[in-house]
Amino acid sequence: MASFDSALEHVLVHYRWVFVCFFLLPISLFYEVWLYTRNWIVFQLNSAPRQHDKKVRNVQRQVKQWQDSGRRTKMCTARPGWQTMSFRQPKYKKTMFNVNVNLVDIINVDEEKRTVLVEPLVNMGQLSATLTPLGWTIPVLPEIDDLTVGGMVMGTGIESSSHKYGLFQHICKSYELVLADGSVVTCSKDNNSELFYSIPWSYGSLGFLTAVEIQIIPATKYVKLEYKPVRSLDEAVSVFKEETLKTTQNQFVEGLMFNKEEGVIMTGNMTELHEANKVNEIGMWYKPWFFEHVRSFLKKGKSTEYIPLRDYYHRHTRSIFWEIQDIIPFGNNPIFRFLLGWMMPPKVSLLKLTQTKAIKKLYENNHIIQDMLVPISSMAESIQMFHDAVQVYPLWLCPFKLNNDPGLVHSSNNGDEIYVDIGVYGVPKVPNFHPVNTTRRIEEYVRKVKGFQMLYADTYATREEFEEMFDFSLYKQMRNKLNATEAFPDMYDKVNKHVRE
Ligand SMILES: Cc1cc2nc3c(=O)[nH]c(=O)nc-3n(C[C@H](O)[C@H](O)[C@H](O)COP(=O)(O)OP(=O)(O)OC[C@H]3O[C@@H](n4cnc5c(N)ncnc54)[C@H](O)[C@@H]3O)c2cc1C
Ligand SMILES: NC(=O)C1=CN([C@@H]2O[C@H](COP(=O)(O)OP(=O)(O)OC[C@H]3O[C@@H](n4cnc5c(N)ncnc54)[C@H](OP(=O)(O)O)[C@@H]3O)[C@@H](O)[C@H]2O)C=CC1
Ligand SMILES: CC(C)=CCC[C@@H](C)[C@H]1CC[C@H]2C3=C(CC[C@]12C)[C@@]1(C)CC[C@H](O)C[C@@H]1CC3
Repeated sequence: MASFDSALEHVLVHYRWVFVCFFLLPISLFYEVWLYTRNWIVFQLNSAPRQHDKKVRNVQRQVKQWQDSGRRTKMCTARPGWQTMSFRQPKYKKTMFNVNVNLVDIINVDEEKRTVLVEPLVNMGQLSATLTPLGWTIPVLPEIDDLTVGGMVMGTGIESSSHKYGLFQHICKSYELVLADGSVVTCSKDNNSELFYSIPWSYGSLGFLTAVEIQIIPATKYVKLEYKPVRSLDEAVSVFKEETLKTTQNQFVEGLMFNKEEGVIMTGNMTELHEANKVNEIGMWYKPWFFEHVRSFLKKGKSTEYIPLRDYYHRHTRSIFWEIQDIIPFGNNPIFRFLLGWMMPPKVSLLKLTQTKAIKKLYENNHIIQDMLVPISSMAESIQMFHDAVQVYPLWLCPFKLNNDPGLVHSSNNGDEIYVDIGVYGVPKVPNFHPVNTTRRIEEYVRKVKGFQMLYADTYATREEFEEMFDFSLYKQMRNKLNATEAFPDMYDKVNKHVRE
């Protein structure tokens, strides 16, 4: 029996692709088709607006139940940990009072006001599939289909249009929440503004989000994307900065570094028209993984393409950035793409649910998944620091604008400041990589340059170090005012390494 178990473990670890290709891919596809059909029917029937109030009352009823049961433990959402977009599972879900916030629908598109009202479990794939056929989109649409609006607001969301529009929180007009006392409130810049500004990055520690009103802008058919290869770190940083500052000329800016000296900076704009023979439907199942396609411009040189808008938005979905190459090493082979590519990608949630202990250990000890948000003035030094610490490539570079609104995360001066998200996802190539020590070194550097760590990833900061990184002044005030301290764990207690496994 023991030898059967170890043989099975060996297969699951060293040939994970067998399990993923023959089991997870068909289930993922089936799940996706079912969700798409269900959401399409609900939207066409327009039943979500009628159901919404009932669903909010159900959240209120559960909070009341928590109060009546003596408030023995704190509350969190009942969304299972394996469904969330982070490597870890939250341990607190096992012990806290779980509140079902099953709100999964787009409530209403208001073309006059230019807003869309959505429930928190609506995801990015669902939003782009619903809005683009109507001729609309949201200005910041984070690229992985399964990211939810709730996660984007309570955590954070970023995309290649963020240098123009800011983070996901900056395109939100209002939030509807159920608070610790069971009341429902709506907040915006002009109404309950202190609550409005405290919500982003608060990780569900102030109340349960039940609806979000988000700005919409007109969508076009294509994104005209220019690929500019760069041949040194200095050139990469100077081209990236220059293109980022052209906010009126560039709607999208993104960079991929393939080693410290070579990368491709991409700039894009929405357009209805296209030049002959320059359309590339990168989202089709037989197309190469996007990051490999981008790499090819290092050889081909500067170039322009017209990419269908939705294909552009979800360009990193099919290859889960570049994480899929560790799981299906031959996934970019043309034969695989033609035969099975239409089932890709496996759902991140299912990969997480089915990973064995050994795979988890492998990722813990030989893998890094982190996003650090640093002022653009520190970009070159930060890339060098990541290079020395982990040497993981491709490296994701995404600029964003941060204003000085009150709340947990804002610029360090009085106005707007440009930052860059440096994303590292992969197997470190340095011999002395140590998951805790290396990450702590990186965290220390980020604090020093007044940057921020994205908190879906492992954070090893102590409470004091954490409080140095984020501005807790308004947040703490609101936690006391709303009696959230006894109802919800604070933000640190939802994200630190001890509460995640
Ligand atoms: C077929 C294959 C699949 C891979 N899948 C992944 C993956 O899913 N995620 C990822 O981050 N990296 C994956 N890798 C890359 C792997 O992590 C690196 O090869 C390893 O981290 C290199 O470390 P090392 O040189 O110290 O190797 P080793 O000393 O060989 O390994 C270090 C430790 O990791 C374990 N280990 C090595 N390869 C794997 C593996 N594939 N799965 C589980 N444990 C392993 C070893 O048993 C050992 O305990 C894969 C590699 C191969 C060849
Ligand atoms: N491009 C990008 O911007 C990317 C961002 N990410 C990160 O992924 C995470 C989002 O993942 P996702 O799976 O969507 O979300 P999660 O389920 O991980 O939720 C993130 C946090 O938000 C809280 N939350 C979510 N919905 C509600 C709600 N309705 N009411 C109260 N609290 C809520 C959760 O609380 P609880 O623990 O109680 O459930 C949790 O603490 C974010 O942290 C984001 O920064 C990851 C990849 C890409
Ligand atoms: C663009 C930004 C800001 C972040 C992108 C982060 C993602 C690349 C990671 C978020 C969650 C990660 C997980 C995995 C890969 C990388 C992410 C998608 C796995 C699928 C890797 C394989 C493991 O077995 C499960 C992981 C779950 C989380």
